Amino acid sequence: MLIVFEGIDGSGKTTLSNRVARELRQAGLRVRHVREDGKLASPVSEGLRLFTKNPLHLALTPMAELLLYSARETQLLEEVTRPALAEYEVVIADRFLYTAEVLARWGRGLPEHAVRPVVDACTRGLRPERVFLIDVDPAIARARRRISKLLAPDTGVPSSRKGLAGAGMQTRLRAGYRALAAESPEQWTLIENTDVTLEALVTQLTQEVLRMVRGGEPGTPSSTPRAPTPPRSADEARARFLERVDRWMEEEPGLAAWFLSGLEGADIDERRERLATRCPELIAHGLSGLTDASAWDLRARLEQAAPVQVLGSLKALAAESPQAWALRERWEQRAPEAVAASLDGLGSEQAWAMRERLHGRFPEPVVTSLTRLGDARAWVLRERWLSQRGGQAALDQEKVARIACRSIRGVDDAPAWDWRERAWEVAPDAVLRTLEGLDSERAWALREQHAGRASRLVLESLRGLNNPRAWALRESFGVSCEEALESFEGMDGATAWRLRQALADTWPAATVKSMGPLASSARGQELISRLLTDHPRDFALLRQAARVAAHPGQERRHATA
Ligand SMILES: Nc1ncnc2c1ncn2[C@@H]1O[C@H](COP(=O)(O)OP(=O)(O)OP(=O)(O)O)[C@@H](O)[C@H]1O
Ligand SMILES: Cc1cn([C@H]2C[C@H](O)[C@@H](COP(=O)(O)O)O2)c(=O)[nH]c1=O
Repeated sequence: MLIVFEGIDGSGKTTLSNRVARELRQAGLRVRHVREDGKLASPVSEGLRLFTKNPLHLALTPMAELLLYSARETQLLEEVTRPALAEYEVVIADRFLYTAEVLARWGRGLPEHAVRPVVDACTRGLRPERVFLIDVDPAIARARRRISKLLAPDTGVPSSRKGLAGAGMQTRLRAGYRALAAESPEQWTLIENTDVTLEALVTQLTQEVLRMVRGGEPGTPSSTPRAPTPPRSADEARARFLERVDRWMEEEPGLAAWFLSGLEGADIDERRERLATRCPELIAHGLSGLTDASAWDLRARLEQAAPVQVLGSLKALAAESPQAWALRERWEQRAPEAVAASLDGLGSEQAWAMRERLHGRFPEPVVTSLTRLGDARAWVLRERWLSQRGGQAALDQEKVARIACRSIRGVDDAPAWDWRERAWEVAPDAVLRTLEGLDSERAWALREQHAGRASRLVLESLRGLNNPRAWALRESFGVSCEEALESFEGMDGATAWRLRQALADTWPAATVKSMGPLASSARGQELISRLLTDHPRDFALLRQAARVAAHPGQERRHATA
């Protein structure tokens, strides 16, 4: 019997399929998992996976990508799954050809008639007995993945082509999986994994497979919960958001801590306090960009437990406050790399003096802190670092090229373009990230050439740019890439509002975020109320609406639209 786990990235397929396999073995069944612990059992398939993930292959077309993903699954099917079906009672797969189909059709927009024949030729009639669609709100799946990344020690995970199309890709893929499940309800079971513990799901799925193995009818699929009544205003959204956070507080405190990130108000501070001992790294990380008294107080109390995250939270502070400098000085000896990284983009004498002290022992974090600095002093440090690595030729090494690109982000002079040219051969995605805010002809040419294959990077680089070329790219790619909206956060004017209105129902949360302070204007409030009514299940929207609500301890900001 073939059991497949499908779902978007971070939905829980790997964790659940492994735990269920273990439980079934303990129940006495002979079980083969063809992707045990996340590793595909066929080395050829694993090689194809690495190939498709490699950002060097930025230029892959949708059809070529479909063929490669199909090849990966077909090889696994022929080499491992089919033989295992003859030998084991239960064979478990973490993804199947549905993944290739959903990515091609819903992710890249290829028509069904171009995709289905490819997939059918690969499966040759093999149909899994059951497909468990692990279904999660993409904002929650993303948060869970980012939490585990933040808490895991740096394992040197290579950069990935995944994600270059933008966070909205997961919304499209989720819609695709749900459409396939609706087409074959007798084969697919939708498993809701948003407000449920892993333990409960492992038990439910194990029981379901045992029932099938014993010849029983499949259990009744859990019914989709009714849509909640929509909140009518940002203030009501904030209350709903906090209710949701409170439910996670016990069962999944990491998620509660994560979603409080960057929010202000006494009601938020009180919850941060409650989570600070259990999730110090996540709470410290979430102080990023906050400058109110309670944020500084919490930083001081968390610096022993989570120094790296506390120092990291200083990066987003444009102002060089005395509290930030006191913190850096306290940790300069004990966490020098995190201190160096926290100097990101700072150009004061104090920042240069600290860089000079740290550069000898920690050149990499110092060099990457030179973002947006194009003056002679910055280039002296950069050139010193590069000559220690072997000079310009070292930019042909991916690791060196990636550090170099982080250093020249937002820098538009001739030496920066020389570095970009060399780095392109080994790290094109990193080069596109360096275009942040650049308005030169070379930057526009690169953007326009690569927007189709790396839309997120290109659109993010438009942040703050208000000219016809920037708007043309936003218009062209906004429907498929929500990062278009974030790139004009806080901008007023007819074009900005027209684009917000046009994209609002595709990307509700990003639309609210893009308003920035304009969200509290009459026009902003009206749009938020409408979106809350029409998208009552969208957690990311609820959070953005909660962010702009009036909150205890602060006057509501007013702006005109
Ligand atoms: N119900 C849940 N409660 C708590 N944590 C969860 C839950 N479901 C998933 N997670 C956590 O979410 C993270 C992502 O899960 P997992 O790696 O299994 O997802 P995945 O679908 O296999 O993702 P990918 O396709 O990216 O490999 C893991 O850290 C996992 O422990
Ligand atoms: C390129 C790309 C892929 N994905 C998704 C859809 C793919 O089929 C899976 C493969 O993931 P795995 O970890 O190798 O099993 O990833 C995506 O979400 N975004 C992308 O850009």
